Amino acid sequence: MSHQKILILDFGSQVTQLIARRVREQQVYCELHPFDVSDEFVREFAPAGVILSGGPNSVYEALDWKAPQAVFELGVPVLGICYGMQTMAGQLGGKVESADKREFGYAEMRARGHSKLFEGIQDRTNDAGHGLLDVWMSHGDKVIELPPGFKVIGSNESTPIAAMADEARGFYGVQFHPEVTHTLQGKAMIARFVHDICGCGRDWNMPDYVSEAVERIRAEVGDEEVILGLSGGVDSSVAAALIHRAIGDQLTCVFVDNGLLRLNEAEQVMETFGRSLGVRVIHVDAADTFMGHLEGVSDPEAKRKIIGREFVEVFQDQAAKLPNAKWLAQGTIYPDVIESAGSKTKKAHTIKSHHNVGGLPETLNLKLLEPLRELFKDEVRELGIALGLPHDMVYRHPFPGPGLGVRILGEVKPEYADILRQADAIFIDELRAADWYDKTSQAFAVFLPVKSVGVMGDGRTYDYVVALRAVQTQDFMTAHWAELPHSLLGRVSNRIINEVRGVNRVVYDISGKPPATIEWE
Ligand SMILES: Nc1ncnc2c1ncn2[C@@H]1O[C@H](COP(=O)(O)OP(=O)(O)OP(=O)(O)O)[C@@H](O)[C@H]1O
Ligand SMILES: O=c1[nH]c(=O)c2[nH+]cn([C@@H]3O[C@H](COP(=O)(O)O)[C@@H](O)[C@H]3O)c2[nH]1
Ligand SMILES: NC(=O)CC[C@H](N)C(=O)O
Ligand SMILES: [Mg+2]
Repeated sequence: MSHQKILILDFGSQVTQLIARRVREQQVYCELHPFDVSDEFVREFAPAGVILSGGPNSVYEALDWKAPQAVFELGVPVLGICYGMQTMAGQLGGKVESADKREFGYAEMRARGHSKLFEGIQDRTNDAGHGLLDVWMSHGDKVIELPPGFKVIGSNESTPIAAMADEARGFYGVQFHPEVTHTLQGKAMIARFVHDICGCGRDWNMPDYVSEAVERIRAEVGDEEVILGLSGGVDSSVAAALIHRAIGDQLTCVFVDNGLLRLNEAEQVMETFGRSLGVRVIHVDAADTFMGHLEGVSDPEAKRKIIGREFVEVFQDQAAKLPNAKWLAQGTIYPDVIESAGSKTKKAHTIKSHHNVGGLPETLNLKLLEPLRELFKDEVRELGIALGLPHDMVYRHPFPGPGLGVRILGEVKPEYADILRQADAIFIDELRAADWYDKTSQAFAVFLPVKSVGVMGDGRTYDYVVALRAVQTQDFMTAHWAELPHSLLGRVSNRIINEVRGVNRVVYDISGKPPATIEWE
């Protein structure tokens, strides 16, 4: 089945991904690509409409940061946002200048004339009955001359051309950002653009997606075998359930116990997949190997690299044992694809090397099967539910591949892992009991190899410290520490100190990201 699609071209805005989220929320399929794709690419994509994102540049400086000319020649609607509006104006014969008054944050805009984009959409009206909109701006440049054929459809004092339209061609430009929630009517405007202006129906939904994806996997894989690293995390679990639906026993999952899993994790994964869902799962106990290689290593990056390498070893061994294994399946999701797209707009520093099965050696000789690469995390969760996975599995917090290996600071020892497993289980247990699990995005305990003095039962203790971490975040790029009730923290601390031998002190991490990261290593 082919969907009507919106093409989003990225000029490097911090919030481009949100445009894609907003479009998908309208049950319209879209893809995000760097702005410098070729005219040919744009024509072949055959979009029902195009959205040009914002970006840090100025059109009068970065002269080659333009939308492919084909965008304006396809005969489909185009929405330019911020920089996208500015380049649209520049490319179609208008004029952009640096503004004397920059606008960052909240602004009020008055809708002017009649436009399809804003008709009936407003937060309130002024005395003259004009629609007023609360919008979010972030710009230093502005359009000062309209291109031929355009009219002004939104203004405010500092930006007389805050929105423009050539309705005959379906071209719209907005200086504000409709994709952020601070623009209260942003969602309504995106809906208006994709449904009413571009004419897209609501044809992107998970139940339909399941049957499409199943067909695609069958066609791709044929009668060959697939192996998949199953972590019990959301992405690999949903990928496993989907591929199993498509090809049944041609799928073999490999679950690796690296000695750095949470309490009872291995049993849970084997129970859910092996017994309830009937998926073939090989349980590889590689704890000794992983622990052996980690012995004496305390540098966080070195630990991550060892763990990543050992995973690959295990997958390689297992693939070699299957007669017809030609595919390695992975739970790669859309944000992973976007973040590694190598668009010329991305120049990020490596803060930590996220373990990732992606860096597989040539010798493995398996083709990659990545059925979730078009989906965002919340869509992956919806898909999991549509496939009948248990709610608890689909809505669990993410758990990093290196597992407890990056939550035991410094050298990893089996006895530290045992302490941490127990402390972590108590924390999660209490969090669930207090109804806070679903209100946090990620929560866990961290083992600090530091001893402090305590007193228990009139005796002196000299034991380790456990730190608790709980964060709230949308995208895991920035995060707030969760303001858990003191009574809950008190209960967790009491239970850990009483029940876990070797711990006499519990602390709570109150650092945001940035400047801290979510994991401690
Ligand atoms: N213990 C494990 N056994 C087998 N494969 C694993 C294990 N841990 C991680 N992996 C592999 O590494 C991949 C990346 O892990 P990652 O944590 O990003 O995703 P996930 O575990 O599927 O989902 P989530 O982000 O919800 O934790 C997994 O999809 C899985 O293929
Ligand atoms: O699969 C993974 N492999 C890794 O190596 C890894 N390191 C961090 N994380 C997870 O990424 C999110 C952001 O973490 P940080 O703020 O610590 O960078 C958080 O959700 C972390 O748990 C990882 N996930
Ligand atoms: N957020 C944006 O797209 C900014 C566009 C342009 N760099 C400006 O400052 O006006
Ligand atoms: Mg995981």
